[in-house]
Amino acid sequence: MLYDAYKRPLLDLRISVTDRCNFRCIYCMPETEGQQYCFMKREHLMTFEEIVRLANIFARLGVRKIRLTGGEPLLRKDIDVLISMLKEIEGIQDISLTTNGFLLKQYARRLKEAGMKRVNVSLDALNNDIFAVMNGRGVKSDVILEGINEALVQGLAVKINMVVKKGMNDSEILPMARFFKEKGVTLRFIEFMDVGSLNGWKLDEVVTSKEIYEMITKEMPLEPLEANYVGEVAKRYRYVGTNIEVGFISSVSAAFCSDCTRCRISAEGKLYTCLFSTDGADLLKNMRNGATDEEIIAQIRRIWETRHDRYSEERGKNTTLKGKRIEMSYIGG
Ligand SMILES: Nc1nc2c(ncn2[C@@H]2O[C@H](COP(=O)(O)OP(=O)(O)OP(=O)(O)O)[C@@H](O)[C@H]2O)c(=O)[nH]1
Ligand SMILES: C[S@@+](CC[C@H](N)C(=O)[O-])C[C@H]1O[C@@H](n2cnc3c(N)ncnc32)[C@H](O)[C@@H]1O
Ligand code: SF4
Ligand code: SF4
Repeated sequence: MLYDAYKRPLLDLRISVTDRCNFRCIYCMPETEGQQYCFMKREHLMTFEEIVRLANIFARLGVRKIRLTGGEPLLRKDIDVLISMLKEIEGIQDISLTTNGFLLKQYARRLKEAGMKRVNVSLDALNNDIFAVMNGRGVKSDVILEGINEALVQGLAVKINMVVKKGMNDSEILPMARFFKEKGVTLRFIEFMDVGSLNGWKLDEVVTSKEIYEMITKEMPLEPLEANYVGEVAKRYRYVGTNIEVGFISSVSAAFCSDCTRCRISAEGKLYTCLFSTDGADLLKNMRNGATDEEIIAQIRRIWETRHDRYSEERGKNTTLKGKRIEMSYIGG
């Protein structure tokens, strides 16, 4: 296993398969006047073969979990083919995907047939008007719920991610909790983070996990659970008397950098050791220039062994990112 400067092992690889998205979520890729997103050119994207080669290399270095993300990963043509290729890699115990769910109804069966066991689906509100504003494309929550239902029918385990932004969807916390409790599906509340440069993040728009926890437990008492694995991002709870879970992802109020075992590869093959990194190492360029696996392993080893990232712990009350900020849709959320 490979350890960084704070003795954190490299265990999880988050691969962005595209920087494009069919949504314009207000906290991620907001549609702003005069703002044109400049997406990667097709020839700059990693091919499936390149992704698999890198995943193999990371597995040799100790990675056990792979998550496909983006942008919107279901926009990448034949993503199920990539999943079936990744499944063959020795040492990889878990392959999953984080999606906005818009295309999930159409893709759930293909994902399952490719060997995927679970997906995380983002949904910020049940109320159609609130959700339509939050996704920036006027999409109704019914569409995502149909995708979630199809995933469940196909036998995929599903977790829901809800980013909470004060004054926007905090009124949806209890309706979402009640709905997914009834459905027996895990819901995770995510604190609005200061990632990227476009979402206009302000601390007073963050609803903390503690506030959300108190709101829920008053009506539906919660009790804590052990983490599923070291470095789990969400703190888990269950509704007392049931096995139905909720989770809290508290990157702002209770940072979890101290056991962060994650690295990210952007769709154009750059390696980032933190969601808040400002620069990435161009693995794809080196691969395309003929680097051997051993050379790439040496490069990753050097980068991970000198890793000092702990942005969320250092952030404090204010966003402290200086210089260039990388958007979540680019780096792979
Ligand atoms: N600050 C920070 N936030 C993260 C990190 N990893 C994930 N998150 C946040 O957690 C959210 C949920 O992540 P998911 O993509 O669902 O993955 P996950 O929770 O790690 O997945 P599992 O626990 O394996 O289901 C992301 O959208 C981010 O908002 C991280 O390394 N740092
Ligand atoms: C960047 S998206 C990529 C995958 C897919 N498009 C989706 O939305 O699930 C991954 C996750 O990041 C979360 N996210 C994006 N911007 C965020 C922010 N500013 N704060 C917290 N979470 C954010 C999204 O809600 C989503 O769950
Ligand atoms: S959060 Fe996901 S769905 Fe929303 S804009 Fe970002 S990448 Fe797209
Ligand atoms: S802020 Fe960086 S170091 Fe901290 S948990 Fe997130 S990705 Fe890991």
